[in-house]
Amino acid sequence: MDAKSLKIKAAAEALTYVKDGMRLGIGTGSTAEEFVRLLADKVASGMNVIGVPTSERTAALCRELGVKLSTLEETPQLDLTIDGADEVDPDLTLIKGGGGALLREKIVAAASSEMIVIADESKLVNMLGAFPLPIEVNRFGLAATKFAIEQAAGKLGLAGPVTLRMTGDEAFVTDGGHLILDASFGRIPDTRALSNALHAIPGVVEHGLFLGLARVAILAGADGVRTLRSRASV
Ligand SMILES: O=C(CO)[C@H](O)[C@H](O)COP(=O)(O)O
Repeated sequence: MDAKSLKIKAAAEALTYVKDGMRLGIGTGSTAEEFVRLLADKVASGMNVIGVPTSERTAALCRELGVKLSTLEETPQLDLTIDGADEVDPDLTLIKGGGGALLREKIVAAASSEMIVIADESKLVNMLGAFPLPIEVNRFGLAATKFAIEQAAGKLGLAGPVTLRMTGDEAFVTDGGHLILDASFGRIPDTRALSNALHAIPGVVEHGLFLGLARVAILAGADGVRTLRSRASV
């Protein structure tokens, strides 16, 4: 089965968790976009939901397909967020931000009672870190922030290239106007320690490690769709 079909299968399973009247956080990326398309079909046939998008890209797709949008200002508490991921470990700790939307994605997920991750099963790993960790940083002091990240990682026994994300010849700029450093540290045995260390650096706006946010992961593979639940899930 091709990758797009797997994404659609995971998205379709996630849609079964969506109930009429829900306030939804809507993720970013190719898998989240498949979810938006299926959600829009439900909306067209009468389902009433309101969505808070995690990026301008997702907002544009929702508008195009007729999914009603809100903001966290108007709707500060959400029932459910559905989003993709770059890596998922068995505890449902995630690496996100491959699409550059990690800050809004984390804010939206944290404002939701539940977060469901949707992905093809290639995203499931025993230990996070093969996918470079996206770190959103302020433009001011970029070199100093990069140095501080490398130093903090080194203290945890982590090393590897930390590179500025580019779009062609220009630095990639997030919806919030920040930059992204992609940190290729390799395997990250202690995600909590790295998260704390990164949060202690003033120029770091947010990082792509999502700890304790996802309760359910829906993973589609050639043999079908698997649902993993975190120990904290009900
Ligand atoms: O974190 C993300 C965007 O910031 C995406 O959820 C992640 O990159 C997965 O994307 P895709 O579904 O296209 O593989």
